[in-house]
Amino acid sequence: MLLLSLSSRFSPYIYHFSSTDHHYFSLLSLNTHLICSSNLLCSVLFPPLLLILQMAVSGFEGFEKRLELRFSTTNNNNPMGLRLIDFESLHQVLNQVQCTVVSAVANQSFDAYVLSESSLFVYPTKIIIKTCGTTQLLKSILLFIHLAQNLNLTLRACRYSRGSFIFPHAQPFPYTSFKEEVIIVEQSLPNSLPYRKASVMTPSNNNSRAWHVFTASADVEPDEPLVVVEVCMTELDKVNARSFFNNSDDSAGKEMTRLSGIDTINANAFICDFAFDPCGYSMNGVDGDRYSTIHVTPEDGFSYASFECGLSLNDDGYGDISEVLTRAINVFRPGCVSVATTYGGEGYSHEVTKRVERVLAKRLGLKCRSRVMDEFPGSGTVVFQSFTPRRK
Ligand SMILES: C[S@+](CC[C@H](N)C(=O)[O-])C[C@H]1O[C@@H](n2cnc3c(N)ncnc32)[C@H](O)[C@@H]1O
Repeated sequence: MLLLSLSSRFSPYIYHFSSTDHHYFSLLSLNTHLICSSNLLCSVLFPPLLLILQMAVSGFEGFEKRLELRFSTTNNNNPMGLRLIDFESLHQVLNQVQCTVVSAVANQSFDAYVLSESSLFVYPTKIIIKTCGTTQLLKSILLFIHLAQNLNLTLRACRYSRGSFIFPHAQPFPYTSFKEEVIIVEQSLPNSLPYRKASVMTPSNNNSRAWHVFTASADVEPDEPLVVVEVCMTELDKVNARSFFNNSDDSAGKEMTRLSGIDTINANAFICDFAFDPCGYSMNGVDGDRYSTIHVTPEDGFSYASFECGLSLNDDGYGDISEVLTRAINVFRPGCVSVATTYGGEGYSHEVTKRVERVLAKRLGLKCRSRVMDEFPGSGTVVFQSFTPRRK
């Protein structure tokens, strides 16, 4: 059954762009051989079988690897910047990473792609890509740098981060060791990014749930005033997780968005959602120049959900961090939550960190068990907080 449904769901399938006011979206071609990620040979020969085998041996690895590349340009005649990279080139990069595009949305500010394993955002001078499972994310660095060079864009900052995998032994090299990952990232970067730092931020209450960060920057001063919030949730409430099992038709993604309450996290966002078969869900939210993204692995035993968004420290109409976090976490009611907040620019605010802890305690009964902070030259401050319900 699973085999059949995967094959049908992932056969080439083209939707043409349909426009709304300033959004368009398309469901793009899904390639069966790209949905399985750990063994290229097998994935070419018989992909659905590989996915089934992989999931039988371990389980689906929800924890994402995340890469952010920021560029500078000298060409003022190209306001679209990286958005001019053609789809075929993106497809080739994703092929190396071992995932593919399942749907896409764009507005005036950026392009957002839902991938078979998580998401890709392309801004004029910034790329954010996160991929889960056993994908080979770091293979994209050199390829993106090369594509950017063709558009006269120069790399000026790189940030690679991830949580601790649920199934670390299922990962391929170099993802079995953060040290090896850092070596590969460093080998891919030009010498023009001299300010580098790698850090494993380990919670005092649980050393198996660390946050791994590597940054490299051309300048010592951080220059992006945005705050990026990354939430990783495990042990999802079983009733809430049921919303992410696919028992309907092509509108399953929309149904999951509505039934779970994801549509209320930011009511202004245009949501591009995708339901996997037989379960699983991904969405990208697009609101002006702000993105948000959610990915859900609902299977009991290794359930996982992530929420990420970019916010401003000042209330600029896109929402207050603690309010947004409360709504997102409440969708899943998890047994274990981590919040990694990256303050770009000079923005770190102890007050915001404390307020998040107060609000999550009051509204969701979550107690902060650990708070770790670290500074990264040219890339800002990262605060990593771990929460569990008070009753635990
Ligand atoms: C890709 S989605 C969301 C990924 C996200 N990073 C996460 O951790 O939840 C993962 C969920 O979809 C399910 N799934 C079903 N078919 C899949 C496929 N072809 N590729 C990847 N995941 C699939 C997985 O079992 C899992 O529950």
